[in-house]
Amino acid sequence: MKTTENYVADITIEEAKNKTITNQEIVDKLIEIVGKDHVETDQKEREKNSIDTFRKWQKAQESYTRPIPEAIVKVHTAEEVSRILVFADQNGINVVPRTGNSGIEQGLESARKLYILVDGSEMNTVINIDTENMQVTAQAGTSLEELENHLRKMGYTTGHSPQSKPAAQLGGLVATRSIGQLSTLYGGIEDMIVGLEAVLPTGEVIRIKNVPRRAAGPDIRHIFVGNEGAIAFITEVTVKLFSYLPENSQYMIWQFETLEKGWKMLREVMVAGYKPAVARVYDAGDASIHSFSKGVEDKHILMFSTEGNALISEATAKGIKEIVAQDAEFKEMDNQVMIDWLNNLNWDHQRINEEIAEFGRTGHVGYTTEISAGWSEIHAIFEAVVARVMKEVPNMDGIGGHSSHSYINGTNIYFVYGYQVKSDDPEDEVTKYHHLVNKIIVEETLKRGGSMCHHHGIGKARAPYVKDEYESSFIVLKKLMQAFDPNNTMNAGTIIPIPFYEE
Ligand SMILES: Cc1cc2nc3c(=O)[nH]c(=O)nc-3n(C[C@H](O)[C@H](O)[C@H](O)COP(=O)(O)OP(=O)(O)OC[C@H]3O[C@@H](n4cnc5c(N)ncnc54)[C@H](O)[C@@H]3O)c2cc1C
Repeated sequence: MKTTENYVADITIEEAKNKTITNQEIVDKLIEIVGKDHVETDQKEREKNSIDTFRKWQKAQESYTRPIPEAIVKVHTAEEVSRILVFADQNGINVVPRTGNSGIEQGLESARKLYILVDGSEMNTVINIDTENMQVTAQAGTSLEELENHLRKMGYTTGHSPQSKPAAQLGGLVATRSIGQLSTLYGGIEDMIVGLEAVLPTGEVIRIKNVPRRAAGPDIRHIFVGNEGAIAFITEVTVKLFSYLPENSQYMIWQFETLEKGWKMLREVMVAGYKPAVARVYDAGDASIHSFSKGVEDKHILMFSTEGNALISEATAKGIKEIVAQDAEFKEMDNQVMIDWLNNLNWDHQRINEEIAEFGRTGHVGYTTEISAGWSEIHAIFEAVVARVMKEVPNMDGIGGHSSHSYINGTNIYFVYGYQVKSDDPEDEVTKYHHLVNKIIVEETLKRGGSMCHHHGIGKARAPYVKDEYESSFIVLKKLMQAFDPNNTMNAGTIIPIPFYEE
């Protein structure tokens, strides 16, 4: 390959659909690009990698109903990615990008039969830790946890701390518009990202430079942040750095009786202008299953942490305590309960797999769905969803939720639910239970002006509702995606279902 400009797709969506190519031809071409050692063709491996953890039940049963990739190809450079995407684009092969493999919204399964899984997890070089300009550049397959551990030893942090930190990698974190536990202070990934490199399905490798701010037209970083592999393959990411000062952290936790007061207390703190790191409310049902090991007596939980600069952390903690003290219903607890909870919060692949194995043994499965809405609507959404799910979905073990990310104008709810699967057909778990719960959550949220998706991405799970989410602005999303991916080569059916894309 001389230049990436050589690789420009010259095929229409119709032509791509009508092309026929054999598995052997696909594998041969991939081997030509990346070498034999980086192309996985084993049937069992391909089956196992045909779904993500949206289908925990199928994983537990080892029963796979989705299309199986023609091959799993490990990439190492933007140039390899470019050549693969152009090959796929010109031959009607769907491309599912992957890095950390912790996605949970059907983003890692294919909506087309003919597809390849392009895995960037070996693109894991930390390219530049620039402590003068307070930013770090790393390849898309860099593990967030490994990067964080390294940075913390140097006295820095990215401030990004999703529960999946041990499993997720930079490319996927950017592609899904992820958010971490410390978001009230550091923001979501969209606030952290400075610049990036990505490859378009037509083969161009594009780079968005690293600057403190720009007003040179629209901010095109946001075409790639949250693209869920449906516009481009992200190969490199630059995010901000902050000072890591754990000695200044403070932790505060209360239990209380009236859930509605919990959202109100979060609002008071946000409106007063404080920026805690953690700011959360757990309803009693969720609190009982969410690792609060001691001292939680069937009550709702409110908690905050503060960190960073000593004076700011101290003042923030003092201000929050003054606000909460105004309502005697909130009873302060030993903050060790919160520290223990925090220490047990993160999930690596081993823990994810152990949970799946347990689901397989018991027949009881658990999932989450996250939404956001304004303060005025959040309690009504919670109540309506809980009531409807318990009434309309069969064999529910329960549903609860928590708010984990708050803003001046509203918050999120992370619904946590479980049910017993009573069917031998592995598809039933998705269609009769999981999709039904999602549908109720989406309906009740959209009805009240919220967003059906706070941070996991739309994937394919919530794609059917994308027009309702975007309303009159759907045309902007569709034109944007079609402009960069006219043949719908990139993760077809993710964000926009194939029929909407092509109509
Ligand atoms: C136990 C658990 C806890 C979680 N906690 C959180 C949380 O606190 N906050 C949060 O935001 N999310 C959370 N998630 C969801 C998930 O971890 C995030 O969505 C994460 O950002 C996915 O990153 P990944 O590297 O694993 O991506 P993958 O799972 O590999 O991919 C996810 C999606 O991104 C696309 N993608 C991946 N890599 C690229 C790339 N290089 N270029 C373009 N597209 C790409 C894929 O096609 C797919 O659609 C959690 C998941 C689990 C299982």
